[in-house]
Amino acid sequence: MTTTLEGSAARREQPAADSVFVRACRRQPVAHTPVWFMRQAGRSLPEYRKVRAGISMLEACRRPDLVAEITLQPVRRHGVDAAILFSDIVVPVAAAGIDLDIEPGTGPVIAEPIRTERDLERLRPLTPPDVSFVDEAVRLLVGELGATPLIGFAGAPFTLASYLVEGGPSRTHGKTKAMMYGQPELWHALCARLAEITLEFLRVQVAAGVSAVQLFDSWAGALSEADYRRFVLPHSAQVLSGLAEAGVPRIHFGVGTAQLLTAMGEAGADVVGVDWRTPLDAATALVGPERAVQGNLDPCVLFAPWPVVEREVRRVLAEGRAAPGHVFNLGHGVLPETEPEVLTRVVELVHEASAR
Ligand SMILES: Cc1c2[nH]c(c1CCC(=O)O)Cc1[nH]c(c(CCC(=O)O)c1C)Cc1[nH]c(c(CCC(=O)O)c1C)Cc1[nH]c(c(C)c1CCC(=O)O)C2
Repeated sequence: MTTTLEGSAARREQPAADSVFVRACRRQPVAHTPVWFMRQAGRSLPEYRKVRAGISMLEACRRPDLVAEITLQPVRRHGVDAAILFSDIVVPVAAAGIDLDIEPGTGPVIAEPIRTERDLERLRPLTPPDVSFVDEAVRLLVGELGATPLIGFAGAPFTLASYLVEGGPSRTHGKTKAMMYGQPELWHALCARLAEITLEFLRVQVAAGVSAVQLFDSWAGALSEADYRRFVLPHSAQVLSGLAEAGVPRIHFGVGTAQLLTAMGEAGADVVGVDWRTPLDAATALVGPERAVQGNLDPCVLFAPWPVVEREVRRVLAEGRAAPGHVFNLGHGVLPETEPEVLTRVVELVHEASAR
């Protein structure tokens, strides 16, 4: 059984559904460019480190009170135009039966990696009760956030498969690609199952009231366009097209994806996330007039003196004017060493410099 989605008419009556963030995703006119930051909830904030002290990442993700508090922290502090649910891309696969942990400084580590058809049996379909804590957290947050939209998210099949096959983070994705090229049937079976889990996880979030979703295919940039289209796109399209009726904007993001931007848009995105390697005007030419773009300040620019940050923010805004809709963000997540005060200043600058 899949979760039913609320009617899009009822959703459009929520104030968050007419926020600058959602309007920019829909390529509608906005009073200023909206801004939020990938990984805005996390280790750059002292209040986050305080709440997380002595509590593991997975445990924090499973406690709705903590999820709500951590999700709200960057909204209170920075005045960003959207909140992103505090969770992790491996939360649904853990809920679907995979024994894993999220190790500080490393990321997800899988106890027994998936390498064979037999291993695949351990990855069962996800049902809504498996992630009832996410449903509860989203409902709490939607109540607290009012007119500020909440972004739900999930990991895309390729990026999730990479963690499951490698057993942890990988520079080359060697074992993942070995399965993709050498055992294409097993590869497609794994990705099809991950697509089902991901779609169900996002449906739970949409039914609970998120205003948009982001599908993170962080590591898809490791592939050529031809391999992406053959081995990955059909599975990501399964997820994104499964949400078409939900009535919420769908953002699709990866790192190092200059060669994939057209295809990632075609997978079924309303907004294509772009890293700092591709200027937003060039990205716009690749994704076309039917899609908005999100990005793309280099997270490392935030370590430079303020005049440099200001120059780079203004450049990103100027390049973003070529797009039919622009959501300001970094080109990847906030790095833990970032000074929170710089993020707050960036939000103020984006609002001021883009006011129309
Ligand atoms: C690849 C990926 C993961 N997780 C995620 C991705 C896709 C985005 C990306 O490309 O960065 C997504 C993610 N992970 C987290 C969020 C929270 C929402 C947000 O503020 O963006 C989101 C959207 C929290 C987190 N996820 C993680 C942390 C740090 C854990 C901690 O605070 O102890 C947070 C806040 C752990 C994690 N989980 C993962 C990594 C690589 C790490 C970092 C390892 C480390 O450097 O410690 C897997």
